[in-house]
Amino acid sequence: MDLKSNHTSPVLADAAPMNNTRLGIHSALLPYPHSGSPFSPSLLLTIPRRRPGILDDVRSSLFDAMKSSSPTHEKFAKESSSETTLGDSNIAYCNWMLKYPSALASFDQIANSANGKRIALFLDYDGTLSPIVDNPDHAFMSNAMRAAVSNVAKYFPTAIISGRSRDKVYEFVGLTELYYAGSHGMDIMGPVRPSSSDHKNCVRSTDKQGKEVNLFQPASEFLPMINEVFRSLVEITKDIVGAKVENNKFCVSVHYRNVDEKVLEVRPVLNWDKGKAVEFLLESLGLTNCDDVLPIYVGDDRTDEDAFKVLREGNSGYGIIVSSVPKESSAFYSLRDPSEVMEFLKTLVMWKQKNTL
Ligand SMILES: O=P(O)(O)OC[C@H]1O[C@H](O[C@H]2O[C@H](CO)[C@@H](O)[C@H](O)[C@H]2O)[C@H](O)[C@@H](O)[C@@H]1O
Repeated sequence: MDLKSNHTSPVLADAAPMNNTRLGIHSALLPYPHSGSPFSPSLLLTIPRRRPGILDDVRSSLFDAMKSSSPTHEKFAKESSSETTLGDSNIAYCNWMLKYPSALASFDQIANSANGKRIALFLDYDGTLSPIVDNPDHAFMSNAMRAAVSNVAKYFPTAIISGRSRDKVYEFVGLTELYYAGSHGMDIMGPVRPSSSDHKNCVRSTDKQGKEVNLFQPASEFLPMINEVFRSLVEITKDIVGAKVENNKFCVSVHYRNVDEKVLEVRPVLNWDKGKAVEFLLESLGLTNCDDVLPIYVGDDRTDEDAFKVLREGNSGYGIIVSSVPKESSAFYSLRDPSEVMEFLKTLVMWKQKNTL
């Protein structure tokens, strides 16, 4: 059973005989070409069918699964070394940079657009502020990066928008002066909003420091189901060496980076994503529909594309994609890796300091 058999969205599929349920990804979504079945066998998890219930929800339109991130560096290196030379990949990267110029090399251009405007900064976490590592629990950011983020937040409202749970990403970043959105924007703790534009599921709360904040959790009704999905996935992957299931509160990540590829995410089908989270936070900050605001979003993976699109389509700001390999994106600029992100944050601060003297 293919529940969403179009070629543009990730699917949950039941291609197996009666006793099994298979969770798969359409080959059109894979970064590498696959022949034969539209579903990559290496990406199918075979789930023993239990009572009807949560797995049927997983296969129904309530949940969606997506392969969220780029391939491992090792896999990319292996594949590219067999087909191309290092020189070829450098040429490919340089060509790609013609379309997505370096945000560092093009800093003057960004600064020109930001003149007389207030920058609002949105930062993804994994692969942007911390390097991608094999164990997701060890994706620590460096103290130098923490200092750079803390510094930039002194000058510009800054939010972290991550696929992780909000608590987890806060634990990694540890800076109280930022706003945090976890579960790909489905769990936002932001400033108290102007009361005129309140959303359903948006409540007043207090943060760990006792400061009054707004908490927005548009998928809260899915929480019991997500927890059951998490438990089911832990159970069905327990014998797969290297597989790891991570509970990100409103979504679940199945990591198979150490099995074969990288990570599959299961999350509620909800018209809410990182792009919507950017709009929500801008509105909360009173920065929406203002000609003098320049939002900048820095991120590295597929889920960040929703935010890049919002900025590009609204012609309102810049997406910056963090990637050391060419990939199609709705971003305007690029940065190669987290160390360039840090450089960019420092450059923003220096520019601001120079301009406020
Ligand atoms: O939105 P993000 O902050 O980029 O979070 C997206 C996912 O990031 C994490 O997984 C990725 O980073 C791990 C640590 O480097 C790596 O082991 C994994 O292969 C990557 O996919 C996080 O563990 C996921 O839950 C997030 O959804």
